[in-house]
Amino acid sequence: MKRTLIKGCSILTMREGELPFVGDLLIEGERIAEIGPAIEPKQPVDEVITGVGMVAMPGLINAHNHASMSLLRAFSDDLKLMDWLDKKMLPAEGRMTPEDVYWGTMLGAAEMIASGTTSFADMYVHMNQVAQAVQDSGMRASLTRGVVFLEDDGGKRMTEALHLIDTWSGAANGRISTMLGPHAPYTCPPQPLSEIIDLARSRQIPIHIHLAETVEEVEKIRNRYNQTPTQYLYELGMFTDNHVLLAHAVHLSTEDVRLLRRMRGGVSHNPVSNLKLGCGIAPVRDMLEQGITVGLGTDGAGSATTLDMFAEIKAATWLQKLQHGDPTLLPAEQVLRMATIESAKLLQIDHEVGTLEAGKKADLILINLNKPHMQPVHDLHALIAYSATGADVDTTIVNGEILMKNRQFTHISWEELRREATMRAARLVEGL
Ligand SMILES: N[C@@H](CCSC[C@H]1O[C@@H](n2cnc3c(=O)[nH]cnc32)[C@H](O)[C@@H]1O)C(=O)O
Ligand SMILES: [Zn+2]
Repeated sequence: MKRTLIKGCSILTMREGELPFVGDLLIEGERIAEIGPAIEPKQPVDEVITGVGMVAMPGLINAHNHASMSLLRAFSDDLKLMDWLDKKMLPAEGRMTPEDVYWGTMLGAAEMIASGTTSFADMYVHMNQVAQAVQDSGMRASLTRGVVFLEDDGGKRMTEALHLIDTWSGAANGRISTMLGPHAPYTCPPQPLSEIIDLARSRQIPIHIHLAETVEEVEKIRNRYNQTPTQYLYELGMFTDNHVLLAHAVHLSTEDVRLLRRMRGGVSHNPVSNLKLGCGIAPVRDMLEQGITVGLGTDGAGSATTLDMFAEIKAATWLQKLQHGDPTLLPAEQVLRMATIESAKLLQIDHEVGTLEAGKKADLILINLNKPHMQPVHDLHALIAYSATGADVDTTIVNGEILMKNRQFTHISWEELRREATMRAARLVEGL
């Protein structure tokens, strides 16, 4: 078993109310063996990392992504969501081969590792290749095959969704978990959606779905069913005993928020994507007041452009402060918890990761403070939440494996990845 000792760093455990302290961190195999002011290992260690001038904190957890859409980064911007999706994304995605999805996911994984994200929730197609990329990149992920019911596909999408769950749950040394992914209220009619909900309940499979992202969606569902999107899911029984990961939840009425009050799971708030697509501001304060778990995600780079979770951290807290004219909302420590342990709850991995504690899996990052914008050091939570960016992450560790050190990838060959991504991306968008 490999032993790694990180010495002399400032440690943010992200356990509620715990103050930062300077100390050491011992990793044994996949797990954190010890955290403390000065560790004297009883057995020899294989590697010592000098953490002086660094902050150690839990790896960030991106609760909503379509990693392979990184191939479509900065290809189609400044459009309305439905135009962007129908005219640009879906045609380009229609050309994606399984190999494209593999390399697109690797590109997303590389960006996430380089910006301090250690786990993500993904909804996409060609999920064998997404899972393979998760395995090869060393990341942790909760995967789902997005299922839409726009034309009769003879059950192909559902078959693939179940294949993913049956084949990949627990794979890659337990780094891969799975969910069922009905895409959104507007792409899933009542009959097949209620079948998915019942299946999820009977097999205890969590659900990952987009909800109430735009005003257009609310109008569409109102016209079809005379309900809000949230009521639509609620009436079909989605929140009865199922663990549900809701992406966006921007347009919720007061009554909608109340309906979600006792839900298992919670909401991935994706503020950068919502800002950029002009969708609106999710009622984060109100959801938190009702005890709903809110984590943070980016959505795909096709819309968000970047998978840097530090951008989401800032946008999330700024938007609540602005919307309510109250700078005390979502203070630094709370928004950092949303990006770590609260997101972990949404992926049902909070017993293993999301805080730094002895016995948990070693998913952590080291952030370099030796930079002008990271000095001086007063309040570490505020410094990380309000000044750090993904580029300040020096070292990324998942499941005890170092995936990036001194900003150099250890598992990913960047030259090969860049070549593959460039070539494939050009083909996907040609003529669109
Ligand atoms: N289109 C696939 C199934 C869905 S996978 C997940 C889908 O979500 C789409 N997507 C990405 N971001 C968003 C968003 O913000 N809202 C709605 N859909 C999105 C993405 O383009 C992808 O098509 C099929 O036909 O089988
Ligand atoms: Zn999405």
